[in-house]
Amino acid sequence: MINKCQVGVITLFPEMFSAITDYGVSGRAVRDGLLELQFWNPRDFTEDKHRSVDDRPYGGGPGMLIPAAIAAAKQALGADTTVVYLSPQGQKLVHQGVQQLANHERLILIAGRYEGIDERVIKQHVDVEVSIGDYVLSGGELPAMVLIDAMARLVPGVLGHQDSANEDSFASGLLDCPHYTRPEVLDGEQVPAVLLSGNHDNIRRWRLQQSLGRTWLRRPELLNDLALTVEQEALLSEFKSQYQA
Ligand SMILES: NC(=O)c1ccc(N[C@@H]2CC[C@@H](O)C2)nc1
Repeated sequence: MINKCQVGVITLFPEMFSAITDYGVSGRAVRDGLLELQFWNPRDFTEDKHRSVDDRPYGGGPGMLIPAAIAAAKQALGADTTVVYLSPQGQKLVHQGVQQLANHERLILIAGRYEGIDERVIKQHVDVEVSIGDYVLSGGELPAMVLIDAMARLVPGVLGHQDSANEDSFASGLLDCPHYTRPEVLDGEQVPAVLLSGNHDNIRRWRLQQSLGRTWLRRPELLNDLALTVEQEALLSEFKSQYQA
C-alpha cells in the first residue's frame, strides 16, 4: 500500500487538470499532500520561435519534444519512474490495473494530442500503454485524469470510511449495491425496510446480496473471475430464485 501518489504529466494543456486538483476528493488529496502532480509542457522544449508542437507525420518539423519532456520529468521524479502512455491502443484499464499502477507510487503520464506520438518514442520510452475504453478522444488529458482520480482513491486517508466501503465493493469485483437517502418515501417508493432496521448484519447481507444480484443481472461475466464465498453463493442463489424480470 502506497502512502502518496506522485504523478508527472506531459501535456500541452496543464490547466485542464484543475478539474481534479481544484475539486472534491482529489482536490483535498492534493491539499493534504497525498496526491502530488507536476507538469511538463512539450511546448517549453521547442526551439523554433513559433514554438510549434504539431509535427507533420514524418514531415520534418520540431525535434522530438516528448522525449525531451520525459527526460526532464525523470530528472525530477527519478530515472526509474514508470512511463504510461494513454491511448486507445493500450491495455484496458480496470480496477486491478489501477491498483497495479498505484503501487508504483511515482508515474509519468503522457497525454498526447493530434495524431499521437512517434511509435519509436513508445518503444523506447513507454513502459505501459493504457486505454480507459474503446473510444477515441481528442487528447490523452481526460484519460490521464480518470487514471489519476482512480489511483488517488486508493491512497490511505484520501477517502472517508463510507467511500472506502464503496471502493471495497469494486475491489471485490462486484458492482455497488443501491443507495438511499431521505425522504423515506419518494414518488410512492419506500426505502427498503432492512436499511431502516438498525440490524447491521442484516443490512450487510442485504447490500452484499444486492451487489451480487446486480452483478449477475448487469455484468454476469464479472462473476466468472470471482471465487464466491459460501455466504455469497447462498445469497446469490436466493436472489436468483426470487428474481422476476
Ligand atoms: N481510450 C483512451 O484511453 C484514449 C486515450 C487517448 C486518446 N486520444 C489521444 C490523442 C492523440 C493520442 O495521443 C491519443 N483517446 C482515447
